[in-house]
Amino acid sequence: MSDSVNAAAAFGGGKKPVIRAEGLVKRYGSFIAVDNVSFEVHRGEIFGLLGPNGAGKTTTMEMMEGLRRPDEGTAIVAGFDTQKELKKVRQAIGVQLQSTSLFDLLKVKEIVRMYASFYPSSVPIQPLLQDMILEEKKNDRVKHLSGGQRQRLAIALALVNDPEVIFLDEPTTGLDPQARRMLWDIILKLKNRGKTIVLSTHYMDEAHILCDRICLMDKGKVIALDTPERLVRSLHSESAVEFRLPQLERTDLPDEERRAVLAVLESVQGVTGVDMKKEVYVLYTDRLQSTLTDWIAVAGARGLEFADLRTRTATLEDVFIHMTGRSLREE
Ligand SMILES: Nc1ncnc2c1ncn2[C@@H]1O[C@H](COP(=O)(O)OP(=O)(O)OP(=O)(O)O)[C@@H](O)[C@H]1O
Repeated sequence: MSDSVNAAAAFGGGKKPVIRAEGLVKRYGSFIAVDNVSFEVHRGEIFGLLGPNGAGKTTTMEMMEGLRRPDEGTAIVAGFDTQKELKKVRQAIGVQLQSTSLFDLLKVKEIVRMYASFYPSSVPIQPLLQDMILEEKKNDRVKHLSGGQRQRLAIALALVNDPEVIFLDEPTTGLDPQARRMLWDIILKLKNRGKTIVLSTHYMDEAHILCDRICLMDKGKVIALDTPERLVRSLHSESAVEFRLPQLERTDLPDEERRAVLAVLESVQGVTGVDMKKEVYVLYTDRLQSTLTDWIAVAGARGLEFADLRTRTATLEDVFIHMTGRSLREE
């Protein structure tokens, strides 16, 4: 874990952890996919692993689930060591499988019954299907379900053994907005029932809405860990002012001219940071009104014509860009 990570936020806070990951490392040849990752997950929280593709979220999850052996470090889940007491870990957790690995030809109720038969005890199937809004689909074959219904079925299967801890790996990837929101409601309901949920995602809005705490990952490392609110506050910039400068949108623009513009932007009143993404300039500020007023005056005085000006509140995406210089989203 990097030094910048708030140790108090990563560990303890006085609460009893349900998961304790300590110094997890996973290597593939000389490539380090997960690099000394440590954190605790508290009982009853939704804990998010947020990062771009390839950040190491899935590998970290799989080491906690006991599906992948760490090269170094330990993961204790529900009181059991994933490397020494895997059977007990399996009883205590539910893992949402990627829906592509479901048996397409089985009916919904058949596959749920089959999964239930793997465990010594299981929850009643009818209410489980109702909770996952699949009651009407119970006699349909899996191959006829929509993307959202398949994801809800994958979560139902993760819940058949009434687990204490649920792992959801990118549960809403590829879903339309309505299906995503339906899944968010289901995940929040599970939390309200006292379940501990570990969720990986590369959607910052999803992480912000669902997660009590977020572990921000990049290139196998934890780069920040805190509540969404505190992560955004750590930017010391509540607002972002965005605009384009069409005059400067030339590929042959000399570097010194680009640097000179950035220096001008940094000198605008109240600006705490400047980023540039594609053609869009972003000014971060805690004093939106002074920054806007001064920017308009500075732009006028320097003959800089701006376009598509807009203001917005800062987000987790900004935190990620600020820390890594890159965006969470794939370009
Ligand atoms: N079996 C493997 N052999 C070699 N490299 C691997 C293997 N599994 C994962 N990796 C690499 O490890 C890195 C982390 O992968 P991981 O799947 O954990 O990332 P992720 O954050 O979950 O990303 P995604 O959202 O794409 O799943 C990636 O660069 C990936 O290519």
